[in-house]
Formats: sequence, C-alpha cells, structure tokens
Amino acid sequence: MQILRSLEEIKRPFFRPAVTIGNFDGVHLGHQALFKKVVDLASKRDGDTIAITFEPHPLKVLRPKSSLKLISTFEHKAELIKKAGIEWLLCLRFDKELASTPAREFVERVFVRKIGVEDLVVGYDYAFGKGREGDREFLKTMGDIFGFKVHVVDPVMIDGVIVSSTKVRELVSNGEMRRVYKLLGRYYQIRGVVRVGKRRGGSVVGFPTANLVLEEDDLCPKVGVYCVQVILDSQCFGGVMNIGYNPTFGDTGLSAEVHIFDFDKDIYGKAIKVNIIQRIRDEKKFSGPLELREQICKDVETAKLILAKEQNLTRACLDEQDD
Ligand SMILES: Cc1cc2nc3c(=O)[nH]c(=O)nc-3n(C[C@H](O)[C@H](O)[C@H](O)COP(=O)(O)O)c2cc1C
Ligand SMILES: Nc1ncnc2c1ncn2[C@@H]1O[C@H](COP(=O)(O)OP(=O)(O)OP(=O)(O)O)[C@@H](O)[C@H]1O
Repeated sequence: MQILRSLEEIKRPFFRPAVTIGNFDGVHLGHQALFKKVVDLASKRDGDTIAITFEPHPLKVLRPKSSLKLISTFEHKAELIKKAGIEWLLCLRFDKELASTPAREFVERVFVRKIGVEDLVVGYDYAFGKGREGDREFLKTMGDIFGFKVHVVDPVMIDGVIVSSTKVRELVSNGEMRRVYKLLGRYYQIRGVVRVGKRRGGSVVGFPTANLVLEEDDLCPKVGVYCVQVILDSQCFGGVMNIGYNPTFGDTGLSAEVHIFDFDKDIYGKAIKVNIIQRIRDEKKFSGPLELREQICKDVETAKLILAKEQNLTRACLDEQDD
C-alpha cells in the first residue's frame, strides 16, 4: 500500500478508483465493511482502491480539551487498512482550514479533480465538511452532478450494538476485552518499547517483567491484571500483564508490565506487541512481595488455563507474520 501525505503527492491519475473516507480509528468491523465494499467495486474493473483519512484525528483539533485516546496509532491503522486490501492511503492534514472547507468545495477539489472518483463508499452516518453538511444525501446529489456513484453501507452491529470507535474506546476503558475482540475482529493490541523498570520483578517478586513505555495518547485498558499474547520478533508467547500503579511498592506512575511465559532473554529496548485477551482481576495492594508473589502464581495458572482453551491464538500469531 502506498501512503500519500498530501494531495500534492498524487503524481499520476488514478484508474477508475473506488474510494472511502473516514477517521478509521481502530479499523473495526464497521470500517472493514467499507474497505471490503471498495475492494469489491474496484475489482470488477481492476480499478484503484483508495482510503482517505486525516491526521491528527479531527477531534484533537476541533475539541483539543477532550483528551481523546486513540485505539490505533497511525502506523497500526495503516497496517490494518493495507491488510483490508486497500492500495492507496491518502492521509490529509486536518487543521482549522480543512475543518472550515465547505463540503462542496472538498468534493470538487479532492474527489473530483484530484482523484477522479468513480465509486464513493461511506457508512450509514457519514458527514463531513463545514458544519457536517456533506452527508449522504448531499453526496448523492454531488455524485449526480459530477458523475460518480455513492454507496452507503448499512450499520454493522454486534450483539445488538452498532460497532463504532467510540464504543470500542468505552469497552477498552472498562477492561471488557472479550467484547472488544468482537467489535474489532481481532485482539486489542498495545505496542511499545521495553524499558528498564525498578528491577524488582525478578529479584524481589520472583516474576521478571518487561515494562512498556506508555504514550500519552495510548488508550490503556482499565487498571488490572490481564491474560495476554506477546509478539516479539514475529514469535508469539503467552503471558500475564499488570496495568497499574504497583501499590504494593507505593509507586505512583502508571505502568504496563508483562511476565512472558517460558522466556528469559534480555529484551530492553526491543519493540513488543501485546494482544490483550481477557481481564483476570483488579490490581491490589498486598502486604509485601511474598503475598504478591503468591497471587501472581495464581494469575499465571489462570492465564495458562485461558490460553489453553483459546481458539484464536494461532490465527492472531500468523496475522503478525505477514507484515
Ligand atoms: C501478573 C502480575 C500481577 C501483578 N499484580 C500486582 C498487584 O495486584 N499489585 C501490585 O502492587 N503490583 C502488582 N504487580 C506489579 C509488581 O508489583 C511489579 O511487577 C514489580 O513491582 C516489579 O516492578 P519492576 O518491573 O518495575 O521492577 C503485578 C505484576 C504482574 C506481572
Ligand atoms: N458499524 C458501522 N457500520 C458501517 N459503517 C460504519 C460503522 N461504523 C463506522 N462506519 C463508517 O465508517 C466511516 C468512518 O467513520 P468513523 O471513522 O467516524 O468511525 P466511527 O466508528 O463511527 O467513529 P466514532 O465512534 O468516533 O464516531 C464512516 O463512513 C462511518 O459511517
């Protein structure tokens, strides 16, 4: 997939393109339905497939105080859009100027003149442009004027709920990782570089842990202990992760620490990915390292039982290998 960072980077005309547009944070099953429609439409005529998205996320510009946490980084989002079969990702810089562009001007400038869209795919509730005037009815009118077809995808629902980035964020914040899996069609994943912790894990508690640097923007699951799958250099391992403040030791900063099963290498500075499978318990303040150690032994047992029954681990691991 080619990533274009501005309209100026479009150097050649597209061939009979099918296009979709959105923020696509998390690339959940609703977004995936849009990409599938784009791929289906274009494949009939060997046309180009294009997704248009925005950076930073529009809410960060329109409501800077909202402290929005994102499900996926741009890099992860682009990987997932590529996996969905899209060939071109056009990422437009979202600023106050773009936000105030009238919808008709955006359609003429971007969809018609720059891209030459033949099919435009949008979700059931899509609207863009100044004051959200570019809704699906407006787009259909534009399509009649400029000669492109607008396809509206019905809402994708799971267990009676419309799949949305907002819903995924809410479930992650509540630690409801099984439900998150259903909405994303994959495990929720956090990524990070392993840093040196307080060096108590192995020596004091008896469970060495890889400490992840959490970024300001990261959407972190609810504080607690989780059963996880760890991906390191394309290899997959089981593990247990604590997201929290380590109250037993009186620490205050939020950290994510993973104990990887059957693993004893030094991985400081390495990038790892953690698929979060299921929440096991709340984080607790223990009387000391011995009591904490006993509890972690139980957590390891619980996680191993969960992993032994988990059907989707191999697929999730293979998914990481085609990157
Ligand atoms: C599976 C697991 C569960 C944990 N649960 C708790 C807990 O409930 N309360 C707590 O204070 N710390 C908990 N911890 C964090 C330990 O306190 C932490 O791993 C230890 O302090 C080592 O820190 P360090 O890696 O910074 O040296 C847990 C860690 C793991 C791996
Ligand atoms: N469940 C869904 N079914 C079908 N289309 C969807 C679904 N969710 C989002 N879309 C469509 O995907 C496109 C991108 O939408 P957007 O990135 O705003 O996603 P969203 O999940 O609705 O996000 P948010 O929850 O932040 O509003 C839009 O055309 C939108 O209508």
